[in-house]
Amino acid sequence: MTDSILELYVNDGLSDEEIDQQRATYGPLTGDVRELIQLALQTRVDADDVARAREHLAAAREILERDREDGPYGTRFNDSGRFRNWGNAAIGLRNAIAPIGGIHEDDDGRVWTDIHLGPVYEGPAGHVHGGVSALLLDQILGDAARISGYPGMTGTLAIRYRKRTPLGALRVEAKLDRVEGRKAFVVGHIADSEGICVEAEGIFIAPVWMVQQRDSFAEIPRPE
Ligand SMILES: CCCCC/C=C\C/C=C\C/C=C\C/C=C\CCCC(=O)SCCNC(=O)CCNC(=O)[C@H](O)C(C)(C)COP(=O)(O)OP(=O)(O)OC[C@H]1O[C@@H](n2cnc3c(N)ncnc32)[C@H](O)[C@@H]1OP(=O)(O)O
Repeated sequence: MTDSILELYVNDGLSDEEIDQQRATYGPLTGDVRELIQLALQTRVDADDVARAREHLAAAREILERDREDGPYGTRFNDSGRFRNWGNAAIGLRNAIAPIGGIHEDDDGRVWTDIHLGPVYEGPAGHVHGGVSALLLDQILGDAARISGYPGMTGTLAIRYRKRTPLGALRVEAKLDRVEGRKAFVVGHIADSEGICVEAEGIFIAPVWMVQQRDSFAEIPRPE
């Protein structure tokens, strides 16, 4: 298990300019696909128009498939220490289903993000799917652990859904609470404009192999 994660930490030798170029090329593609996901849910055009749109999509797929990779994106880095986890389901730049655009860190160690969840994240009518809330909290709590210097795998994520979480504008935030050995305890929540909807406590555990790997990295990776 150890190797299968580390094998996907790959130095792909890109220059910073090439990374910036990729960001500029593929980021907008992800944005277009994200809009398409919502359009697939919301369009009311008739069958003929859907058929015509699908022909265009097939043509786009044919172009994009001409040169593609297989398998997971993993975590890639370059010699100047820029890390990319662009496939990450919660925050990956190239992942159209990832709801988080970016995270902020405050001086006191608080990590937060403001997001807008559209209708494709629906669970109970008009509200956020509980599993999506868990996805957001897993990511932001995990980021808080990592940014505080204690990266780890999610061991336990305890979630309390205090009130329904509406689709729309939300803030997700987290902060390291304490550390016990290899375990980092992190607390956080999701709030709408009226207050906290979901609370979470996460225990992020650095496996022994990760602790050993720390020495081979100049600093704890900060994926962009
Ligand atoms: C510095 C980094 C530089 C290195 C970079 C290289 C690689 C970096 C790799 C990863 C980057 C970092 C983060 C990962 C990225 C994204 C994560 C996103 C979040 C996720 O999506 S991640 C997926 C879901 N996650 C899993 O897929 C975990 C599957 N699982 C396991 O990989 C193991 O299960 C593990 C590691 C959890 C524990 O394994 P282990 O062998 O280390 O644990 P062990 O038995 O030794 O226990 C030690 C102490 O933790 C307690 N303990 C044990 N298990 C517990 C649990 N579940 N909850 C609460 N406490 C637990 C014991 O009670 C004991 O406590 P005490 O010391 O007090 O007795």
